[in-house]
Amino acid sequence: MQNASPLKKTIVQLRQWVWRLYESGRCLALFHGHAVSDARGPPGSNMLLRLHQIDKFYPTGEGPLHVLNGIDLSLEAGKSLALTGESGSGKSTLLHLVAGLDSPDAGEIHLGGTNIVGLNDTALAALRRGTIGLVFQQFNLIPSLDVAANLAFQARLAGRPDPAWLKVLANRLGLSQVLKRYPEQLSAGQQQRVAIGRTLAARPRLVLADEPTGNLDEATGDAVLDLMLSLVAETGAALLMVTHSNRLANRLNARVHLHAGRLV
Ligand SMILES: Nc1ncnc2c1ncn2[C@@H]1O[C@H](COP(=O)(O)OP(=O)(O)OP(=O)(O)O)[C@@H](O)[C@H]1O
Repeated sequence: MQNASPLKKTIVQLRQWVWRLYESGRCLALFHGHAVSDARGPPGSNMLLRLHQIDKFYPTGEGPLHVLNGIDLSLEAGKSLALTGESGSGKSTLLHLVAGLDSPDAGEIHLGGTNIVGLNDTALAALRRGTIGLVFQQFNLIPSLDVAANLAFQARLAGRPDPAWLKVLANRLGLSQVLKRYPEQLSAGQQQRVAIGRTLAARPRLVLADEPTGNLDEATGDAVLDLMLSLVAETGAALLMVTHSNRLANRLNARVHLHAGRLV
């Protein structure tokens, strides 16, 4: 694309963005609407997320693969939990189940007071509106929008635009000086901070992060994680974070390890 015209470049970028949207499919449904109060647990309880006896199989050429086997897990509002495990142990699968992007073969996933397993897509989307925020290793910023618009994107979709909160986030994330820049004009660390800010702007009750600093060097990754942890704590949200790094996992309130389909 080096010699391509600016228009052609924009078209290619737009195509890439549409393709990413298509790939992430139902992900976007998570970013719409309100449902924050729906995510609180039963009265008197601070429990936000509870998994009970989750089983997940994938069909493969060699027969069913039992990826998750009787998983029990719980997470309170305001707490952070690291999920570690060797490659292929099922970390992303577990995260996708919690996000409602896939369903388990057995077990219950309670988000607040509601078991989300078995809900139809409409009910899932209604429950999750604004409740879950996703942060992935790929930043998935919208190339044609500047930083300010990228930051505002999810909060707008969630129906909760809040310019004052956006300003706080931009300051805290060190992005105030680059609000008019486009994603391609940012460093990887800056892009990841925009992705985190965009998610937190919608004030999700539960943040699901899959290797959120995996693309960053150690120092930048540490700084970004620090920020994410303090912002998540300040908003009273819960964080479930997949990581390969023991060092990063130890920074969270608690950690669990997936091995051979079970949590150890
Ligand atoms: N759609 C699928 N069909 C069949 N097998 C799958 C499917 N998705 C994942 N798997 C298999 O399930 C297992 C768990 O995959 P998953 O992506 O959850 O692992 P992970 O712990 O996140 O791995 P990594 O750390 O490498 O990202 C792997 O053996 C993978 O090959």
